[in-house]
Amino acid sequence: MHNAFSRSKITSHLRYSSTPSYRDVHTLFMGSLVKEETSSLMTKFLEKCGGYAVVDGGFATELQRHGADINDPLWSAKCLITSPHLVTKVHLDYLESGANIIITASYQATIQGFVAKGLSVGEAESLLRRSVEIAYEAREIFYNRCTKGSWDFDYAGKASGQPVLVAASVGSYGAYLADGSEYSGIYGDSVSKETLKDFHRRRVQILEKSGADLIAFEAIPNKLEAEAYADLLEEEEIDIPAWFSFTSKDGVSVPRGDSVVECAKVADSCKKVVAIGINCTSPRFIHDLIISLRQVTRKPIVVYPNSGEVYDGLNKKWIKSGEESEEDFVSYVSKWRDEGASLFGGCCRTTPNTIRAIAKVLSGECPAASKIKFEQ
Ligand code: MET
Ligand SMILES: [Zn+2]
Repeated sequence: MHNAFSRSKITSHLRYSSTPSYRDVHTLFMGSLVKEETSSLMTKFLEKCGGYAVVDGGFATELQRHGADINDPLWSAKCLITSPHLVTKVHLDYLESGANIIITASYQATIQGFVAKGLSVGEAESLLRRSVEIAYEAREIFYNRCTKGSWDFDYAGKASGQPVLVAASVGSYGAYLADGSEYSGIYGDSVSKETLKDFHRRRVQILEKSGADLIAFEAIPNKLEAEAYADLLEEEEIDIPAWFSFTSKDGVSVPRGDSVVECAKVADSCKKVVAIGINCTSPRFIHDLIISLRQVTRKPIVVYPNSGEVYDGLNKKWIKSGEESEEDFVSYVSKWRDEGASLFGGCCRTTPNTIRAIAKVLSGECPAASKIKFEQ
């Protein structure tokens, strides 16, 4: 399989199809980007989307809503083994809701994590590739449904011209450890930048060759890991673009305490990085964080906050903080857009309803008054 930026995919589509389908048009568009600098790929994609793109919503928590048991060190990646049909379903639900970018189930899929479960390295690598294939298959199903006109659209005309990218998720070292350090960013002195590079190297190489359109480095909790990712992208000459997305618990710094501005500088200076942003962070911090990011980068800004609830890692539960404003989540989107963000979605505990409402706001159909109810 080839990613949507690769020329060989275009020629193979054209060879087998005399009448250009939506898929061909999409692929031709992406193909025209082949000679562009990696750095402009996201800008071109955003132009094609009308200036703003919709990212999908919470993936693991949506799997859980569909009955998946992800109480496991592999978290959502467990479903790649036990219930891949649910992974497809969640991707499709988000596509149906208007997502332009779907993020794979590989957030907590690591070779080390799979091997710890008794799988071989070969099986672990296959599962990583599979996470991307499943997203591609969901996109194909979605395109076919669009072409056949058999889909129920919430807002006329949008879905039929909906460009879609597949972003291969990479979660942090802390996510693999599953010991809470995902949200503290504290790995201890024995973990150096080289440790992190060694940990992530093979997975990033596999995902590069998996056919994914880009790599989404998500929920980055410290500057060291951002530096490790940037080094890896350069040193391994990874030839698909990436976005770096950080978390924050105070609107100023990442969990480890490094300022978001310092972290964003690392991302900004890496030429493979085509968007910089914030995910899995309370919506109430996003506004200020966008302003901070804008101080140090002109690259597109991606924001996909969580529902505003706080995860209690000890009891494995999402706790309402009392400050989250479910009804206002979507009304923030137009403000975030005014501050300079251009990709919007949701993270943990957000649902296809959230994404549908975001898509409506961005399409100008709904003036931000949607009431979103997060799941209980
Ligand atoms: N893409 C991942 C998900 O939605 C991000 C998790 S953030 C802890 O499951
Ligand atoms: Zn999240």
